[in-house]
Amino acid sequence: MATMNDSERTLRIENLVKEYVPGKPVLKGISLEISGRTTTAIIGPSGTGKSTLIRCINRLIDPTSGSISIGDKELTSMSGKDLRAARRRVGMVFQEFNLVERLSVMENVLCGRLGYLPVWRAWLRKYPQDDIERAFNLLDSVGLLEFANARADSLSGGQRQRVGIARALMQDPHILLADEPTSSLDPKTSVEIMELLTRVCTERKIPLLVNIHDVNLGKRFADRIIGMSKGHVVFDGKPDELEPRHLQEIYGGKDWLQ
Ligand SMILES: Nc1ncnc2c1ncn2[C@@H]1O[C@H](COP(=O)(O)OP(=O)(O)OP(=O)(O)O)[C@@H](O)[C@H]1O
Repeated sequence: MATMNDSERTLRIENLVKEYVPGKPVLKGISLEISGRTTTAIIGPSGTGKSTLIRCINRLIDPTSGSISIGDKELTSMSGKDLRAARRRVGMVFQEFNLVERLSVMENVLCGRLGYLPVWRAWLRKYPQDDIERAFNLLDSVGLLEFANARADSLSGGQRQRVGIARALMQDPHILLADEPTSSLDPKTSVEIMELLTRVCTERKIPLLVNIHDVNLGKRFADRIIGMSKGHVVFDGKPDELEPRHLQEIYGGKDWLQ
């Protein structure tokens, strides 16, 4: 039986359509459900709508039609205060890290709490002591405690992404989305970041949904692979079920597979 936490942390997408240009859908009726301690990797060629899907889930962009819910909260119909409250529970890790470069590592992590503070506290960046203690704990768990006071712009790419992950966890998210979190990193650091992401999400029972171009990295770290092509889901299964014929369907052609 699903626990309360599991059901609160279930993402349900039904018949999601996104058109940037009327009549030309980028997402053509996507339906999926993600829950539990799972890492789901979305793969697919450039321009197939992977980022659009992630951005619809956290409402950085508005879907054209369809439904997205997390737990019993239906996000697509929300606006204003309700939407802000729901978005706090959707953590996001970005390809280019999206840190405030001139702020310290600690201040960047604390930014994850901004959505929870009254306006005056957010304005003054006056964080409760509990938040500061949590930020230190998170910095410890991503291996950056000794960098708490360093400026974000003095860090390497891998270190910056660790800050991005700690900041997302500061939100106490019900689900974590990562849009190409390793694309700006070298192969070794990419593996370390995927290890970290899957570890922290598994420990905290947060479902992780990650867009990734590197199919092998996706297969290595995900429990489930979703293959998208031309705005549709064309594969949904376990990594070891993903065969060359599926990759051919997802990416087209076959010469590149040799
Ligand atoms: N803001 C926008 N306005 C208009 N068209 C857009 C916008 N954002 C994306 N698109 C178009 O939507 C399609 C899907 O883009 P999207 O970025 O979601 O693909 P993707 O699969 O994430 O690609 P990549 O792997 O290269 O990041 C593309 O044709 C893109 O040009």
